[in-house]
Amino acid sequence: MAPPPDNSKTTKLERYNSYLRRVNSTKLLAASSNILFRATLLTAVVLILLFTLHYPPLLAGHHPPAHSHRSLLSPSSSSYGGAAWEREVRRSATPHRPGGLFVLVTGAAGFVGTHCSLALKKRGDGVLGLDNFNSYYDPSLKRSRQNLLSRHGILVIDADINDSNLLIKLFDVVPFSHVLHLAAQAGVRYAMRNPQSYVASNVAGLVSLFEVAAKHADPQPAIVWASSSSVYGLNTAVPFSELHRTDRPASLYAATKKAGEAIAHTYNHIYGLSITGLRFFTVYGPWGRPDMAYFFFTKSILSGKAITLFKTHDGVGVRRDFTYIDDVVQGCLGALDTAGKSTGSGGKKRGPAQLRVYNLGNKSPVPVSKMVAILEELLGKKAKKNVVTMPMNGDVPYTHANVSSAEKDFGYRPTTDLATGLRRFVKWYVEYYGVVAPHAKGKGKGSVGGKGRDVDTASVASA
Ligand SMILES: O=C(O)[C@H]1O[C@H](OP(=O)(O)OP(=O)(O)OC[C@H]2O[C@@H](n3ccc(=O)[nH]c3=O)[C@H](O)[C@@H]2O)[C@H](O)[C@@H](O)[C@@H]1O
Repeated sequence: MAPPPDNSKTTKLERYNSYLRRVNSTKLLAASSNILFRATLLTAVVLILLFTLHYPPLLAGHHPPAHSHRSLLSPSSSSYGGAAWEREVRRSATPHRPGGLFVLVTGAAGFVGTHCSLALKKRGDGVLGLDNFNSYYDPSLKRSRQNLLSRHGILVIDADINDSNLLIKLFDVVPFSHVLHLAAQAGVRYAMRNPQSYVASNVAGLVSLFEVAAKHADPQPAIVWASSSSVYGLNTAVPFSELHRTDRPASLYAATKKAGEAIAHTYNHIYGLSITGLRFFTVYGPWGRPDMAYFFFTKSILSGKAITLFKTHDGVGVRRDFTYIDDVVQGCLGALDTAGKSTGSGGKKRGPAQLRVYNLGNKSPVPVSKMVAILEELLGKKAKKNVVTMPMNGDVPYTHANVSSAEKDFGYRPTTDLATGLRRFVKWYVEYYGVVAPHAKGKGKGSVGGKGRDVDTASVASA
């Protein structure tokens, strides 16, 4: 009989073999994960390199623009440049009169920006516009304004003020004597819905512009920029004077404009930038902002939609010192013309520079209910009104400007009353949107049939 197999030896051998197999496969695994790790590392390095080459501003710590959905679509600063682009920029920015200004207008496709750009160009100054065309309100209106400017030889570059590389490039190409800085996140009540957009435009954007103007621009430009009547906040002394308190803002919008005034002080103090802040009081008129009450009330009245009118807690209707656009343009140009030169260069101050702030209002507050009555008369249609107590939304009950400083220093004299200004607005509105108002008085008596968006510039030419 054959002896039984030595089971213990066979099992040991098998165990040993299986041990060797396990050790080998672990080594193989370790070796392959090592290769995998190195390959991943190499890919990551290549990707970082590619990203650095394509998006230097992002890695350099620049903030994305307020409306990042838009900035993704807009060209990065690296796509600007080239001889043809520089030629276009210079052509637009070069004045056509002896001693004319070289003006960079930020927010040029905005309401006030468009009117000021046209007025400057009309008198022979050079104007280059900048606008980020964000979607806070209908961007197609901004594009129409851009087309209007283009027909008058003004180039508006599609870019954000937070794009410092682009700003540096612009100051390299053109020796701007002045900046009219109107790009901002506007609107008092919207600040509760999108607070960050106010910080991005009105604080970060302002700093971005001041930085480039102070440290890179040679010569440093004089800067005139848009502050707001809202900085008076809970101030109760009337009419509002530049000497009154502005440390109690009622909205984040107002707080960012007040912050802007403090930031202006710093850049003036450290770098010798000449800076003038203009506190606008509820500016209205043709080509206006659809987010403002007079504008969307018009739309609602025409379509039969109800409007909401705010009254104060003691039952009084709110009042505003509505200021017509042509008057504000006169104030902006007056501020530019009397702006002193900046005194620094390359980030160094050489002497004291001008620092100013002015009210640009109309000196005559009007109840919002009166504004609605004028619109009803002009449109030939009654508004459906809901009167409610003003919610806690950042609004203030009234505004009223004392403009004696602006009058003394650059002859600012508002001359347009609300009825006249709204008549010009309604005339523009029905033409631009092609609406037929029942018995509109925008063009004198009788109905006004709008022609649609190809509206002529008559109302703007008066700016
Ligand atoms: O003067 C200023 O500093 C500010 O003027 C306007 O702000 P605001 O005066 O609030 O202008 P609207 O939004 O057009 O409101 C005008 C008036 O209508 C009232 N209103 C507004 C909306 C509404 O639904 N109902 C209503 O009664 C407001 O309380 C306010 O008294 C602009 O929107 C701001 O960008 C600007 O900085």
